[in-house]
Amino acid sequence: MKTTKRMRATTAPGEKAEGSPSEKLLFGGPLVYSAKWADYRNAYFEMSLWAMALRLPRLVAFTARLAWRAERRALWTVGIGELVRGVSQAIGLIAINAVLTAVLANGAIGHRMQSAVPAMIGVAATGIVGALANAASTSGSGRLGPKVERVATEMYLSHVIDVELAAVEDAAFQRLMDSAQYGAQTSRRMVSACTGVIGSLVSFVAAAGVLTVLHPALLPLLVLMTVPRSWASLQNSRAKYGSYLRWMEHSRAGRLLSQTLVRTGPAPEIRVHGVGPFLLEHFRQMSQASEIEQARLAADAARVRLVASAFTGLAALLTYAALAGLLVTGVMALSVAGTAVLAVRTGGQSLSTLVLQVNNLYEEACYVQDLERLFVDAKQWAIPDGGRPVPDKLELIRFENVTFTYPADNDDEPGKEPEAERPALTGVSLDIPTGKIIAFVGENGSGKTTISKLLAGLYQPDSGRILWDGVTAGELDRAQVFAQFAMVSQDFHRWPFTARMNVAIGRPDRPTDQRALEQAAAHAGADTVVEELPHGWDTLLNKGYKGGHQISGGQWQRLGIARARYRSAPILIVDEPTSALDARAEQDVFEQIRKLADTGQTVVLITHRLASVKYADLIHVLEHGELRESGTFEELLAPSSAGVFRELYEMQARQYQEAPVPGPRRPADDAVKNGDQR
Ligand SMILES: Nc1ncnc2c1ncn2[C@@H]1O[C@H](COP(=O)(O)OP(=O)(O)OP(=O)(O)O)[C@@H](O)[C@H]1O
Repeated sequence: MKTTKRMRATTAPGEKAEGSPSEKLLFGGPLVYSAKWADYRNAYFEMSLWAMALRLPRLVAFTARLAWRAERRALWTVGIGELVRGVSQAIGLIAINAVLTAVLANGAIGHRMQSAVPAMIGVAATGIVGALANAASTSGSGRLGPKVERVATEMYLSHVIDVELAAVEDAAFQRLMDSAQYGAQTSRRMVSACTGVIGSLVSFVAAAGVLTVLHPALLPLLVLMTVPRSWASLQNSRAKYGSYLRWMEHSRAGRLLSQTLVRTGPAPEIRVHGVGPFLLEHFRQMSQASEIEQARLAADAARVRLVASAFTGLAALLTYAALAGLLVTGVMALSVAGTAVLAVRTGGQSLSTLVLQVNNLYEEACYVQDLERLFVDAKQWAIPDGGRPVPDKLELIRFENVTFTYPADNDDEPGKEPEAERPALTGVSLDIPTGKIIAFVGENGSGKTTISKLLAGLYQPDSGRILWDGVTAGELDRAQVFAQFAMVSQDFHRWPFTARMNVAIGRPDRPTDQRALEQAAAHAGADTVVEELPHGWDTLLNKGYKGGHQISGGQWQRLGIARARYRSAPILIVDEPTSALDARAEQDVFEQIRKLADTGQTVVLITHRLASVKYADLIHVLEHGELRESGTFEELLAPSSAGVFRELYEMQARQYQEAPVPGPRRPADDAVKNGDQR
């Protein structure tokens, strides 16, 4: 990729961007990207000074639009307040000039003071107006900030929840989500930076206008004074953002470590296995690596500022020398020179503030542009709206020669080929008739869950077709497709809410129906779980929060099944539904699943308990992402069948045969049983 203006490499000569050994040990490689990558991303992010200068007005407009959405009145208050403040400052300077002219004129001091009174009143009045305008602007921007952050965060989240699952699993998109989230928070600061820019710009224009009237040569000198500082600030901001980009993954991993140490889930293992000190040590090492980077950035920034200060000093010297020259040669009167000094000071201050605020704006804009970019990228990844309606009275879903590979991480260093992923499914053709129990079996990693995700419309095949009564799934309205499914996935979510919400969230589109909730709970055996909870349905299932309660894995699973039941969708996908259930509960769940089929429900069952698929109408057996065989339980176990299913089934059956229910453990036990008490 061609880059015209390149960001300064943020790696010191000879330094390798490798982070700490900890990340290699824990995460399998350095999480810090090289300067080469940052350069590459630089072009992608359009981080160069010139490109950024061009983009800045657009980003300001973007923030203004956010502010407009958040609260128009506050936006007007801020805009008008800043304008009035600047104008009153300009009038104030003119009034000061009038005061000085009157006071330094010839004549009796009493008369001179008297003629200066109206101008003095002018100075006071502009001061009061300026202060009032400032107060209005401060309160307006204080009101606007949190609202803008809320609007930006809402927009961010609404875009994120609409993207394909593949986007959420994509490393580059994850990183963008991370920085854009920061951008949403930053938009609040962007408002105050924008306010600061408008305010200082108006003040500067006012002072510059007055100065130009006093003598045109003073203006370029004033500007010259602030050029080095502007350059230094922008240089440092770019270095900081470049470093942020390169170290973002590293910071995320550091946060992951610290969060893992305080979360309730891993807490038991952390204690029993003594993982705490181990992770803490690696957290320290990773933090120290980023501290080195911070120190390097600070040293670079100090050097740049020092150079800038030297040039600023020279420019100031030049300005005051010019002023003295004008005074000595009689080109400028003493009263005018007095105002000029004031104007140089005010203008210089305004310009410094302007530079600082533009710098803040620039710095915040780097992150806000990630937010803007997320809005664009999220649209590209968005689950399409509309499409053909799902066929009425659906009879058959057919996979035709379906091949699917999970997307690879496409965010590698430039020039490095992304690692080729192995297809999770290859040329799979199979039928899923509705109103039946269809089971998928096969060894770990054989592609069962992948099929269920393709079936539910979470992914689209790379090649081949999924047909719903002859209509290609990709053409169907995805919202309608999702509405066909209730899912108990292997890693179903344990919602950190109340027991009621854990079931009711299966149908978030309708108010909670307590009767249906209880029926669903009874169906899944979750009714007994709820009965035992200290506050029944209202118990918070989130240990670590006030009133939070912990339930067992099997109890969670029952709630998960109840949730899918409560959703009451036409097709139920259950992926290892009984892995955490006791034998009796497992038996009950399979019995309930069997009964569901009698009501015309389609059940897609994924399980390793091969005996439990005997009620399935059709069993598909997968191996290494390919369909090996299909048939009923009897067909697959027929002596003529020497297939994978029979092999796996025999293996499982043997476990029970090899461990038969033991008889009495000692001869004495027998004697006791028979009443022989000798
Ligand atoms: N989100 C993902 N991203 C990349 N690869 C994945 C993802 N999910 C699964 N895979 C890979 O796809 C292959 C099939 O996985 P899948 O989860 O479909 O297997 P499975 O038959 O359900 O296994 P198990 O019985 O262990 O649940 C595996 O090689 C797995 O590593």
